Amino acid sequence: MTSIRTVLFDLDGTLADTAPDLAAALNRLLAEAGRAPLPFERIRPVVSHGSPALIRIGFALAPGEPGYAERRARLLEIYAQDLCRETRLFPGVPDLLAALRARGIAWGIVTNKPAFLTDPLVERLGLPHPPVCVVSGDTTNNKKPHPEPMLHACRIAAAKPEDCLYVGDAERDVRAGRDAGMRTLVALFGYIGENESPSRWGADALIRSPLEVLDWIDAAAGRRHAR
Ligand SMILES: O=C(O)COP(=O)(O)O
Ligand SMILES: [Mg+2]
Repeated sequence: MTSIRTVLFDLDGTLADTAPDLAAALNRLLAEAGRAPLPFERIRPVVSHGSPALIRIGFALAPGEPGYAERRARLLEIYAQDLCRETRLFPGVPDLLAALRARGIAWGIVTNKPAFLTDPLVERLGLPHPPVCVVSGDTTNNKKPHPEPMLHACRIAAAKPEDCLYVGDAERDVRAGRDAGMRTLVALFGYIGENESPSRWGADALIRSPLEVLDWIDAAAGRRHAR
């Protein structure tokens, strides 16, 4: 059993509810192309799969297909202009971060979002105190599900993977965390599609609200002391 000293978080769908601003950006792109907007319920479940998923549902284009790169670049350009209009920390996140700090547990961010979007967003989220590390999708050569960004976060935070907990809302988050040697939790309040089965992703537990991270850490420490 481990004692958690650092909690790393995914950004979209875990720390921050970014779906409204990403949906607005996609619908603006669709409008520019003379197409009808997509309903929010259609967009929200794919937000943690990043811009490729948004271009797929908006234009039925996959990476490498003609027009894909232009659409994606324009989507990110539109999104960058207004990336924190409706975006908020999920309810409970400020209290969770404050409670981690009170316990001397560091926290950081590992996201697949590119840094030119992550950095201004993290600035504007109104975090109660800054993270020890912010690793974006283009910070390292590989992004999640590869473990490299997780291990990079460990280096910056001077943490051992076995003392880290990674909280995310996508299967790639669990895979990246596990392959890096971390414990993992799935944020069920994030962007999980109806056809996905998070209980099969191999995470240590599934949580329904941010503050349950504390319960899991306490239970893990209890299990450790009971040994
Ligand atoms: O922008 C993405 O690709 C998804 O971002 P996330 O990894 O913070 O969920
Ligand atoms: Mg996510």
